[in-house]
Amino acid sequence: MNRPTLRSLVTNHDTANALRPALPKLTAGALCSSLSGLAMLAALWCLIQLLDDLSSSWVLSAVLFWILGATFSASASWLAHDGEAAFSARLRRKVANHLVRLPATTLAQQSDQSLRSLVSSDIEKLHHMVAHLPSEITNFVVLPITSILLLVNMVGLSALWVLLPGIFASLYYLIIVPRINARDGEARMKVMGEVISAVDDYARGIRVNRIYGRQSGALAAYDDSTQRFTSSMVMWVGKVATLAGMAVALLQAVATFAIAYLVAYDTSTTTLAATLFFSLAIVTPALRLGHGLDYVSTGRAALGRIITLLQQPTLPTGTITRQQDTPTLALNNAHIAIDGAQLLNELNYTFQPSALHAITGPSGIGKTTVLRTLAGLERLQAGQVLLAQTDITQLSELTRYQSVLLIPQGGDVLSATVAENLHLIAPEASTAQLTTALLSAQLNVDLDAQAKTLSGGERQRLSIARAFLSSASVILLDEPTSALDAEKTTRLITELERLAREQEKTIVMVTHDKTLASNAATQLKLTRPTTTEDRL
Ligand SMILES: Nc1ncnc2c1ncn2[C@@H]1O[C@H](COP(=O)(O)OP(=O)(O)OP(=O)(O)O)[C@@H](O)[C@H]1O
Repeated sequence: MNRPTLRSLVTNHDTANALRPALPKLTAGALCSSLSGLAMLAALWCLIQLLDDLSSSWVLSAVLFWILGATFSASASWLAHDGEAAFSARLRRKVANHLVRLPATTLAQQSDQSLRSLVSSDIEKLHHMVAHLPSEITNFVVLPITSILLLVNMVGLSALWVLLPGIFASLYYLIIVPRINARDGEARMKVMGEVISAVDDYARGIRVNRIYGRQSGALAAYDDSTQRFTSSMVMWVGKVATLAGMAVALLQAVATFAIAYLVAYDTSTTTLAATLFFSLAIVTPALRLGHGLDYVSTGRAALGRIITLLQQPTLPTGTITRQQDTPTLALNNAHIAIDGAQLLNELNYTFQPSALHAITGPSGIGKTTVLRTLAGLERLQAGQVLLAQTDITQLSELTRYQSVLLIPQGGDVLSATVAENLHLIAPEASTAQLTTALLSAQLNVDLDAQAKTLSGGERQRLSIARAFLSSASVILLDEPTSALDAEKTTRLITELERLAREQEKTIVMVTHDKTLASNAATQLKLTRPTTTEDRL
């Protein structure tokens, strides 16, 4: 989507739902922030009165107003941050829930980095927009209006001249600085992205090989990116920060003082001091708001990514919770497409319980996609996946996960012990049951071993061991024997067949191994453009 406006935060259904419960606190926070600013103005007023009347009551009043201002400021900060934290938590849950419900192919299109950003840094980037911007906008309106009213009341309309330098400085902060920031900021973000990719590549390269030298490869890319990042920061400080500092420290204060003296030189010392200080008071809220606009621009980009994600359709789901113990699994006139491109048409096939079935076909034909479709993890263009004659999309999510176990290729394991990895699927399983499952999967390792230290083939078999612990009636395996030698392959297949027979499970595996496929109870051969059944 195009970069959203600030309004998208309240007009988009998902973000508005996350924001709504936080609105009372955020509003109270903005109110307290303005009250704090007003109390500080009152303290300033009391101090100015000291010039004419050196009485302790003015000092006491100033201190009281300061304390009041500080109390309001602390309350504003607490309310705004508490409201924002609740909003972030709700939105983070929404994003995480959405991500796990995306079709497998859609999810595969997100890089690890973008997944990480979507559930963490992108939501953090909304912090300023939600927690600080409401107070900054309120203060930008309330404090200058109060200051101007006080000035006009004391000196008359001629006092408005005093505001000119402040108005110029404010416009500089609100228009010119954000524009320079936006132009340079985009380049800085690009370089920052390059630094992150270079670090990721380098970290990955450490494991894969050690050929990276200082002159080439990921390390060189990292050096180059960090150098460009540093030089772009130095350039930015030179262009923006120095100019801004000069504008405030020198030009605006000096010019304001000169004009204040011109319009109020014949008034009392108190009025002259008030004219000077209150004219300066309008700049701080503009400075804060201007500085905040930088964060708003980053926040809007993050908001765009979050809204785009939340607009992607999730897997359909239903409410049926009961399932037969030994259901048949069937593809009924299934049409499968990826990104709108037709992959498989009119797929009809039935997998009976108590047997091991095979799916075969040339590389890229769609075997893995069919397996994910059978698990209910892909959206069908037309047709159905039927589990015990019930459309899988009518099942509740929990029932679907409890009924069908998909073991993908590659053996992805968690960074935990072997036992902890297995306990994820069977929390109550005894040590003996875990060991039996491992042996059935042809893996003989210590239950306390770290799963990440296992070889690729061992990790794959650790994943397969879950099949022997799962209570799911349908088990789908993607190339379970791809990393096994002939002997282990035969034994694993025997174990899977026994599991299917003894526990009346429907087991379906994708395989390239022709002998294995021909020994399976049935074989679904995927061909282009039509599909044929070859029942043995
Ligand atoms: N996330 C995705 N985005 C876009 N295209 C995809 C995605 N996943 C798979 N595809 C495409 O869909 C087609 C089928 O992929 P799939 O992995 O199902 O094939 P396969 O038969 O299992 O292949 P192999 O035997 O090589 O593992 C391929 O052309 C692949 O490029």
